[in-house]
Amino acid sequence: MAPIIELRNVYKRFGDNVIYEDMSFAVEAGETFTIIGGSGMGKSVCLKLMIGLLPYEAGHVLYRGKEVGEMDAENLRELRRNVAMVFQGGALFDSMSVFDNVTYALREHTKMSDQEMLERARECLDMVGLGYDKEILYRMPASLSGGMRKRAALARSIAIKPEVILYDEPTTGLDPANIERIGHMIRKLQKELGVTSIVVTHDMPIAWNCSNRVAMLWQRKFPYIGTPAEIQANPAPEVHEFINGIYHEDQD
Ligand SMILES: Nc1ncnc2c1ncn2[C@@H]1O[C@H](COP(=O)(O)OP(=O)(O)OP(=O)(O)O)[C@@H](O)[C@H]1O
Repeated sequence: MAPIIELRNVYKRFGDNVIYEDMSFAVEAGETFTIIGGSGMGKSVCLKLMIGLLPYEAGHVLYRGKEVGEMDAENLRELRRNVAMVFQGGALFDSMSVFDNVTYALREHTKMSDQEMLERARECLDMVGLGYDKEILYRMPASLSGGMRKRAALARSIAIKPEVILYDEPTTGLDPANIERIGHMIRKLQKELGVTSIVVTHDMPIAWNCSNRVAMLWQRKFPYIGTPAEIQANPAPEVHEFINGIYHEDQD
């Protein structure tokens, strides 16, 4: 089967800061593919390349075989309807209620009735563990805790039922129960809706428990890609040290 997203021989730099050099990998439809690697190496950049938020100098970034860098405004709109990104900061519109935030894409892209939108919003808020708060739909983002905002932003991303969800550190700042809840949600979306997920995380349990494959970014490429068991058993010192959080004083 053709991959749903493929990056082939990609080169990306910001001035002298070279992020990717001849980097390639492919994500199959329906899999949960997790990207790990040190801070500042380019994991978020990788997600942004996939939805055309950043240009690349050379190589191919393909969504269902179509070159993202060559898409016009209409194609990009369609791409971003199918591939939803959950940003690190959990970007909500501060001037809109949770209901208006969660249903934003539904109003943009569908002809759902108010009642249908209400039902979908409740379903999505339940999925992210905010359904217990009966008033949540009418609250403004400023009145939510950081973790609640993050989960409301997740609800917003899944409301449109995208084909692919890109998660940029979805569990940062959440307590252990909510980390587990997000992991459960990623697995549930895959199992019940066949969603393809690409997850950037520093949370090893999320990587091991949710992923079909894990890819480790190292020296501007993804030389280590495999099942969680394969990555855990990989003898390369950089993999072993990274996944086990081994720190050398001489690295400072
Ligand atoms: N728009 C931009 N302009 C210039 N440099 C950028 C831009 N976006 C990212 N960078 C640089 O690219 C590098 C990779 O950034 P990125 O955010 O992808 O890292 P990351 O691996 O996701 O890190 P972290 O795990 O800390 O979130 C960093 O050096 C960053 O400063």
